[in-house]
Amino acid sequence: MAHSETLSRLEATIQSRRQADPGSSYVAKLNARGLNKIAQKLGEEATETVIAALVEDRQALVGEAADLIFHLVVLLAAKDIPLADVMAELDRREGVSGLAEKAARPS
Ligand SMILES: N=c1c2ncn([C@@H]3O[C@H](COP(=O)(O)OP(=O)(O)OP(=O)(O)O)[C@@H](O)[C@H]3O)c2ncn1[C@@H]1O[C@H](COP(=O)(O)O)[C@@H](O)[C@H]1O
Repeated sequence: MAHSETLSRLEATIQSRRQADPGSSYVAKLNARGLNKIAQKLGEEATETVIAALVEDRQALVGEAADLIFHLVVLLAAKDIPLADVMAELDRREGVSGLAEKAARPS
Protein backbone atom coordinates (compact mmCIF):
# COMPACT_ATOMS: atom_id res chain seq x y z
CA MET A 1 0.00 0.00 0.00
CA ALA A 2 1.27 3.50 -0.81
CA HIS A 3 2.06 5.57 2.26
CA SER A 4 1.25 9.04 0.97
CA GLU A 5 -2.33 8.89 2.31
CA THR A 6 -1.51 7.14 5.59
CA LEU A 7 -1.69 10.24 7.78
CA SER A 8 -4.91 11.43 6.13
CA ARG A 9 -6.52 8.04 6.76
CA LEU A 10 -5.29 8.04 10.35
CA GLU A 11 -6.66 11.56 10.88
CA ALA A 12 -10.07 10.53 9.52
CA THR A 13 -10.12 7.41 11.72
CA ILE A 14 -9.19 9.41 14.80
CA GLN A 15 -11.85 12.01 14.00
CA SER A 16 -14.49 9.30 13.65
CA ARG A 17 -13.45 7.62 16.94
CA ARG A 18 -13.30 10.70 19.17
CA GLN A 19 -16.89 10.37 20.36
CA ALA A 20 -16.97 6.57 20.34
CA ASP A 21 -17.37 4.33 23.38
CA PRO A 22 -14.28 4.74 25.61
CA GLY A 23 -14.66 1.09 26.50
CA SER A 24 -14.00 -0.02 22.94
CA SER A 25 -11.82 2.78 21.53
CA TYR A 26 -8.44 4.02 22.73
CA VAL A 27 -8.95 7.32 20.87
CA ALA A 28 -12.29 7.81 22.62
CA LYS A 29 -10.76 6.83 25.97
CA LEU A 30 -7.98 9.38 25.60
CA ASN A 31 -10.42 12.13 24.58
CA ALA A 32 -12.69 11.29 27.50
CA ARG A 33 -9.71 11.77 29.82
CA GLY A 34 -9.12 15.25 28.39
CA LEU A 35 -6.47 17.43 26.80
CA ASN A 36 -4.07 17.23 29.75
CA LYS A 37 -3.95 13.43 29.43
CA ILE A 38 -3.49 13.58 25.66
CA ALA A 39 -0.65 16.08 26.06
CA GLN A 40 0.94 13.94 28.77
CA LYS A 41 0.82 10.86 26.51
CA LEU A 42 2.44 12.81 23.67
CA GLY A 43 5.24 13.87 26.02
CA GLU A 44 5.75 10.28 27.19
CA GLU A 45 5.88 9.00 23.62
CA ALA A 46 8.40 11.71 22.72
CA THR A 47 10.62 10.62 25.62
CA GLU A 48 10.28 6.95 24.65
CA THR A 49 11.25 7.85 21.07
CA VAL A 50 14.37 9.64 22.30
CA ILE A 51 15.34 6.67 24.48
CA ALA A 52 14.78 4.26 21.59
CA ALA A 53 16.99 6.38 19.34
CA LEU A 54 19.78 6.39 21.89
CA VAL A 55 19.79 2.88 23.34
CA GLU A 56 17.35 0.62 21.50
CA ASP A 57 17.28 -1.06 18.13
CA ARG A 58 15.88 0.13 14.83
CA GLN A 59 12.59 -1.75 15.19
CA ALA A 60 11.97 -0.24 18.62
CA LEU A 61 12.59 3.24 17.25
CA VAL A 62 10.17 2.67 14.36
CA GLY A 63 7.51 1.56 16.85
CA GLU A 64 8.03 4.50 19.19
CA ALA A 65 8.03 6.93 16.25
CA ALA A 66 4.66 5.50 15.16
CA ASP A 67 3.29 5.92 18.71
CA LEU A 68 4.58 9.50 18.73
CA ILE A 69 2.99 10.45 15.42
CA PHE A 70 -0.29 8.75 16.35
CA HIS A 71 -0.52 10.69 19.62
CA LEU A 72 0.39 13.95 17.85
CA VAL A 73 -2.51 13.43 15.43
CA VAL A 74 -4.81 12.71 18.42
CA LEU A 75 -3.67 15.97 20.06
CA LEU A 76 -4.16 18.03 16.90
CA ALA A 77 -7.66 16.56 16.45
CA ALA A 78 -8.53 17.39 20.06
CA LYS A 79 -7.49 20.99 19.34
CA ASP A 80 -9.49 21.00 16.07
CA ILE A 81 -6.35 21.63 14.04
CA PRO A 82 -6.46 19.84 10.66
CA LEU A 83 -3.27 18.06 9.63
CA ALA A 84 -3.56 20.10 6.42
CA ASP A 85 -2.68 23.20 8.45
CA VAL A 86 0.54 21.58 9.65
CA MET A 87 1.34 20.38 6.13
CA ALA A 88 0.73 23.90 4.80
CA GLU A 89 3.15 25.28 7.39
CA LEU A 90 5.78 22.74 6.32
CA ASP A 91 5.12 23.66 2.68
CA ARG A 92 5.57 27.33 3.55
CA ARG A 93 8.95 26.54 5.09
CA GLU A 94 10.09 24.40 2.17
CA GLY A 95 13.39 25.55 0.75
CA VAL A 96 14.12 27.97 3.60
CA SER A 97 17.20 26.84 5.50
CA GLY A 98 16.57 26.47 9.21
CA LEU A 99 19.80 28.33 9.87
CA ALA A 100 18.78 31.24 7.61
CA GLU A 101 15.31 31.39 9.18
CA LYS A 102 16.78 31.49 12.68
CA ALA A 103 19.31 34.20 11.75
CA ALA A 104 16.47 36.37 10.36
CA ARG A 105 14.43 36.25 13.59
CA PRO A 106 14.10 39.57 15.43
CA SER A 107 16.41 39.49 18.45
N1 LIG B 1 -2.26 3.94 15.47
C1 LIG B 1 -2.84 3.70 16.52
C2 LIG B 1 -2.12 3.50 17.75
N2 LIG B 1 -0.79 3.54 18.03
C3 LIG B 1 -0.68 3.30 19.34
N3 LIG B 1 -1.90 3.10 19.90
C4 LIG B 1 -2.22 2.79 21.30
O1 LIG B 1 -1.60 3.72 22.14
C5 LIG B 1 -1.49 3.15 23.44
C6 LIG B 1 -0.15 3.59 23.98
O2 LIG B 1 0.35 2.62 24.84
P1 LIG B 1 0.51 2.89 26.38
O3 LIG B 1 0.95 1.59 26.98
O4 LIG B 1 1.35 4.08 26.59
O5 LIG B 1 -1.03 3.27 26.75
P2 LIG B 1 -1.85 3.00 28.04
O6 LIG B 1 -1.17 1.99 28.91
O7 LIG B 1 -3.27 2.69 27.61
O8 LIG B 1 -1.82 4.45 28.69
P3 LIG B 1 -2.03 4.89 30.18
O9 LIG B 1 -3.50 4.64 30.47
O10 LIG B 1 -1.08 4.08 31.02
O11 LIG B 1 -1.70 6.36 30.16
C7 LIG B 1 -1.71 1.64 23.29
O12 LIG B 1 -3.00 1.30 23.77
C8 LIG B 1 -1.65 1.46 21.78
O13 LIG B 1 -2.46 0.38 21.30
C9 LIG B 1 -2.82 3.23 18.92
N4 LIG B 1 -4.18 3.15 18.97
C10 LIG B 1 -4.87 3.34 17.82
N5 LIG B 1 -4.24 3.61 16.61
C11 LIG B 1 -5.05 3.87 15.39
O14 LIG B 1 -6.29 4.44 15.78
C12 LIG B 1 -7.35 3.63 15.27
C13 LIG B 1 -8.56 3.71 16.20
O15 LIG B 1 -8.23 3.08 17.43
P4 LIG B 1 -9.38 2.90 18.53
O16 LIG B 1 -9.80 4.26 18.92
O17 LIG B 1 -8.73 2.15 19.68
O18 LIG B 1 -10.46 2.12 17.88
C14 LIG B 1 -6.77 2.24 15.12
O19 LIG B 1 -7.47 1.49 14.17
C15 LIG B 1 -5.36 2.58 14.62
O20 LIG B 1 -5.41 2.91 13.23
